[in-house]
Amino acid sequence: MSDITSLSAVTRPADVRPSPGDIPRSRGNAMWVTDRSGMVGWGRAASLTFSGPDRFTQAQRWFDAVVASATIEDEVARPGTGLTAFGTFSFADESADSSTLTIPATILGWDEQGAWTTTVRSDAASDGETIAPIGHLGKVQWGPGDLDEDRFTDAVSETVAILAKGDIKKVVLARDMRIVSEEPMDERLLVAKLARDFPSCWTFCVEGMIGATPEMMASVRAGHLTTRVLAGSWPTTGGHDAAEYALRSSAKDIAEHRYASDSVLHAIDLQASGPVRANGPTILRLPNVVHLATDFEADLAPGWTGLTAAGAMHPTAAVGGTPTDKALEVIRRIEGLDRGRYAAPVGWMDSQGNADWALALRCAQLEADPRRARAFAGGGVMDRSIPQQELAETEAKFSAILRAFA
Ligand SMILES: C=C(O[C@H]1C=CC=C(C(=O)O)[C@@H]1O)C(=O)O
Repeated sequence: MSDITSLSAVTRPADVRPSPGDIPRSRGNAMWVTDRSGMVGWGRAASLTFSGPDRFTQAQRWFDAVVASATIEDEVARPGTGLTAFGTFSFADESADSSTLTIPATILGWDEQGAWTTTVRSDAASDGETIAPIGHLGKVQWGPGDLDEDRFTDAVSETVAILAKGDIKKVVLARDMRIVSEEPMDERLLVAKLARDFPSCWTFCVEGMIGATPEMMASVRAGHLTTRVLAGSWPTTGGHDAAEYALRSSAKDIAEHRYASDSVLHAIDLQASGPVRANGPTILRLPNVVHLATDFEADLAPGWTGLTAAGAMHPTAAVGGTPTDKALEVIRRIEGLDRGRYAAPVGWMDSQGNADWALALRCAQLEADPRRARAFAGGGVMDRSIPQQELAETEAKFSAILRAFA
């Protein structure tokens, strides 16, 4: 645990909704934007990293301890006000990337009812800090990462052969791309572009992990959990209607979706205090792909939080496979990437018990070198998958994040 004494958080109503130009820094921000609400934070009042299989419960315990010793004065009392932490977690228990929770020193937030400012502890640099102008990226280039296109299609073929034996039903394989810009990457610019282009998604930036995801693991408001699970995709290169028709009539995608939604339902059944309601599969249309989507909702049983619920679901069969352990072993052996914080929970939680923990998809991790980032995209492989089709699906998924860098 870090050397936190007591924090003092003050939330007051604000007159205007913030814009990216109100954020002083180009890096190290915590941002969360939807079409209806958002928060942008900077500075670190407190922060801690976690690792290993119990990283989610470690993080929850730390946040609970911070809240218990804090003085919170909240004149707004809506989701995201009071003491709020942003987090990003690693996909794998053994990842070299840490999982982190950060309580920003300053948060500007807004929702449909108005705006607010939370100040936890103003670190020296944010007092009267000059706002750095929003920087453009200059020329941007991207190319294959550790698993290039040929190796990805080989990995799909190899996995299809394993799936044909019947013990393993589904494995989600991913590949990575390296992005290099001429000028330093500015989080404010990337977030503004993603939020504009993907208004129906959750746009995030936490510890340089930036993206706009359509998948929600655990959104909690007053103890009520909502989840959106996606699996089964079709690129919209031939138009949305054609993609929707292809997806609705694809037995492979319908079965692939079923494994993912079953894995989430199984987890929520253990977390719910009453009935779990399901709605789906329906079609979710995004600019670059259409997905099969199922929404679940339930009241959380005592003891569960958004973060522990998301942690217990992770990795769902939307990013791992079925059965989970065997699929993860295939991912480790055949894909072989350290996925870092891709395909794992990213989001925020507040001291009132509200939280949004989305699945970090359609995203890139900004690196310590400010001109470099690494993006990931993957797809569910089934026994009847066609390698070139899986590749095309990852291309369509990559386009979401690559467009933000263009
Ligand atoms: C693993 C990813 O997508 C998941 C979420 C939606 C649809 C998926 C699919 O159709 O394969 C994946 O399960 C990704 O975007 O990198």
